[in-house]
Amino acid sequence: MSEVVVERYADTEALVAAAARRFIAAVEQAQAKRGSASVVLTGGGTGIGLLKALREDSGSIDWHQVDIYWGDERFVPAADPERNDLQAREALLDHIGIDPSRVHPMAASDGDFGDDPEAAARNYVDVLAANSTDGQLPAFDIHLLGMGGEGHINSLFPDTDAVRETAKLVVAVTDSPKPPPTRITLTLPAVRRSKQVWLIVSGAAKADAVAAAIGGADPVDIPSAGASGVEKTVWLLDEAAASAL
Ligand SMILES: O=C1O[C@H](COP(=O)(O)O)[C@@H](O)[C@H](O)[C@H]1O
Repeated sequence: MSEVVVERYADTEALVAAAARRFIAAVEQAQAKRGSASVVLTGGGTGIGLLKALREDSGSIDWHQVDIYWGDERFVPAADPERNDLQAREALLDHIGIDPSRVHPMAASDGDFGDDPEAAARNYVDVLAANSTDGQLPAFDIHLLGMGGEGHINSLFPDTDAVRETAKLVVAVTDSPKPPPTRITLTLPAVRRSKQVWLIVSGAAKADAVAAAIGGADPVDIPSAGASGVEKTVWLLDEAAASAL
């Protein structure tokens, strides 16, 4: 059974600073144990805020020994500012001398698979398998997640085929209720294979979904309710997001 941790911070700034300290400690620990760490990034306000904080101070993390994946991506051209990958590069990855071969973005709509999100999703299945020891998924140490006001995580929105997926590890989404409509996302079965899953959530608009998820809602209704790590599930909240607990 995954340990569930809920931590509350005064505001978004304190939340992101705490998430950065936790991230540094977890990556340093993984590197001390195994020589490297494997991390799944998320887009959105707190996810990118965390990367900006790490750009300021990333402790003793050896960025040459970190593998980077994404939990979801907006399927738009590579130079589109909506890309989670581009935002992560600007916030952190372009500034830390990371080995490009250890950064594993999902394809863009003007990339190798053209404007075919299904082919791009299948390719990410192959990328994950090629970097795994079990032929399926890398051993993710941390899967970072933001959460939308209706409880979505990655590009898994309420009452959709993607959130109901029980077999595939990566799927294409072509009707996202949040723009842009076309996306690629890891599914709940993939998220749940991570050692630790961290949900980093700020703002009163998310309070009801936070309370529902922690209270055990059906993931089809509140997708974040289905996010758990093998070892640990960590909810990092500001007081506004925690206000309905
Ligand atoms: O569209 C997305 O939204 C979520 C949450 O974003 P936020 O700005 O409300 O925190 C994000 O985690 C996901 O990666 C992204 O594609």
